[in-house]
Amino acid sequence: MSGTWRFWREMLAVSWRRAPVLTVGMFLVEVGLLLPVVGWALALRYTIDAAAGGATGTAVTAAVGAATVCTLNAVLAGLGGYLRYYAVDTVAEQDVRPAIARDIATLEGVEHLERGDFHDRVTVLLGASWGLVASLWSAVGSVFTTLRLLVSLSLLGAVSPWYTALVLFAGVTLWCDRRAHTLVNRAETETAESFRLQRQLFELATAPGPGKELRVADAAAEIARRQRLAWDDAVDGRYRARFWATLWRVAGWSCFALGFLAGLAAVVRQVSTGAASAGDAVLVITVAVALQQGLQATVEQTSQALASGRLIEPYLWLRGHVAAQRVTGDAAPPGVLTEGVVLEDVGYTYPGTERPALAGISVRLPAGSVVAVVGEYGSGKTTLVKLLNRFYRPTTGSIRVDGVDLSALDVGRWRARTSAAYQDFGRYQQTSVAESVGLGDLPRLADRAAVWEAVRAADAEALVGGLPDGLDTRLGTEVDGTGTDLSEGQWQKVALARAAMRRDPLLLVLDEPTASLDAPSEHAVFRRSMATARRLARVAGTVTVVVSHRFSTVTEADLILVLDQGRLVEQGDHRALLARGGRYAELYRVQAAAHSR
Ligand SMILES: Nc1ncnc2c1ncn2[C@@H]1O[C@H](COP(=O)(O)OP(=O)(O)OP(=O)(O)O)[C@@H](O)[C@H]1O
Repeated sequence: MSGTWRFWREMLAVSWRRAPVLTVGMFLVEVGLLLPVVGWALALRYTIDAAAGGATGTAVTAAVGAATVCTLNAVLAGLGGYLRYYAVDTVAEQDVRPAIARDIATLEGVEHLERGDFHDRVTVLLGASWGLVASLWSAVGSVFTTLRLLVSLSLLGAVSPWYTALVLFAGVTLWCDRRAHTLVNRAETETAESFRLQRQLFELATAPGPGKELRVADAAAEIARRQRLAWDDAVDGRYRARFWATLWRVAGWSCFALGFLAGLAAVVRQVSTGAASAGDAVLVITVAVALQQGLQATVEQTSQALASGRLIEPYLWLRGHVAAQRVTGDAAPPGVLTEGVVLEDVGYTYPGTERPALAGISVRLPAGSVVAVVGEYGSGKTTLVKLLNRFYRPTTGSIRVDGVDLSALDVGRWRARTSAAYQDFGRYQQTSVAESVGLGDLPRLADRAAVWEAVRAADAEALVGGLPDGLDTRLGTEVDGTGTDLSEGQWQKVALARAAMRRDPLLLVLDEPTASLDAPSEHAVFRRSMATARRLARVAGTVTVVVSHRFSTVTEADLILVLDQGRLVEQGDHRALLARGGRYAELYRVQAAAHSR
């Protein structure tokens, strides 16, 4: 809760800076709305008592007063609604939404994209800016509606202290409402996993890639059945909670209704015995009705403010995550790598998992070398290169770049000196080929000569030459169906060209760079990648790390790392590893035999 208070204080400060007039206006309206509660009830009492006493003039004046107060109340309430809308909209659109987008886009790691629970929070936040700012005004509103309640109570108490007992009934109503809220919130948390599961199953059945496979295997109905089960599970939990929540709310309001009826009976009795005037009776009824409405408003505002915890929690999480990631070094990477990258006892365990994806990796990747990482599926190859790219920080051990710990380097400057093509490469929709490649080195986005050089490095000249507008061909059909779509292998070549854009990276990562290519293309791409690696080694002492399943493609590497279940089991060059007759030699021979068949 302290985080929530801090958040509201911060939002108030932002509102004051961004929209001081609207902010002050909101408070003035809230203060102004305290007056009609008293004025309306008192004016009505005078009207009735004066009319009963034959003082027609006083009665008319009081009636005019009552009407004025009533109008003032309506005007202030309407004005408050407009002010709130503009105050929230201004701050949400100009401050909160851009800040969230910036924080998400600049997160250093990739966990928020890979972990389901992180991803959910990010998804919530993308549409949460309005709700976040509105929660501040709900909180302010609940303070003022509580004050209005207190004013109503003190008026009732002035007629008879007994009437203040209505607040007990009001308290029960509030308590029941809170219980109802807790039930609904708990159910939402408990069913979040089923919701995630059904969404993933839905995406599995509808995404083009898996969708094709499912149809060929005739498994779409089975996936639909599982999605339905997960959906029913989630929805059942939530509906059950909503049913019980409704019962709690009905019980709460019934309790208040009983108290209200008892109060009415008491005031009728007081009037009949002469202990109170008819005006007092009208005052009690008016204020009791206002009390009920005030209570409803308080419950609503408080509920809205508290329900916004659903948005505030991910917001605070994002801020914390960004702040933790910014606790990073500010050292500059070297201009040219001279020693290389040294891993010392490096281990990494993915958050939420038990088994380390990597453990005890100690190795030196010499400056200017081509290092191949080989191993079977799931042996930790991609995790290793992600650590080098600093998407994650090692759970144990350290990585040093020319003697400086990777975490001591300024992450932005380190990234500016790395290039990478990953196996799940990006397909940038609605960009031209030139942009799609040029994005690999933003400052040279419009440098056609540099783009062509990168295209050549990826053996993609024939691909680009065959496109309708060459480098200016718009790619991708996913947005509006007008671009040119590429095959998997062609998209991969574009990604490889993008990775070849930087002039002097210290680290070049090629994660399964030819997974989508046919054998002749694979050979050509490897030849050109090796040429690029050697050229970069001369320019910047670049370490090129190539991840591959296929052992035959990496025989030219200076150093081959063999991973097995997250451990580095062998290292050396191709000859040395063959001569050793260990795991590499065995897997190399198995693959060679399979390919020669
Ligand atoms: N985002 C993730 N969250 C949790 N576990 C993960 C994640 N990514 C990978 N893993 C696990 O870490 C281990 C190593 O995965 P990694 O992708 O590094 O292997 P790999 O050798 O590159 O596999 P492949 O050859 O199939 O690409 C695997 O057991 C995998 O299940």
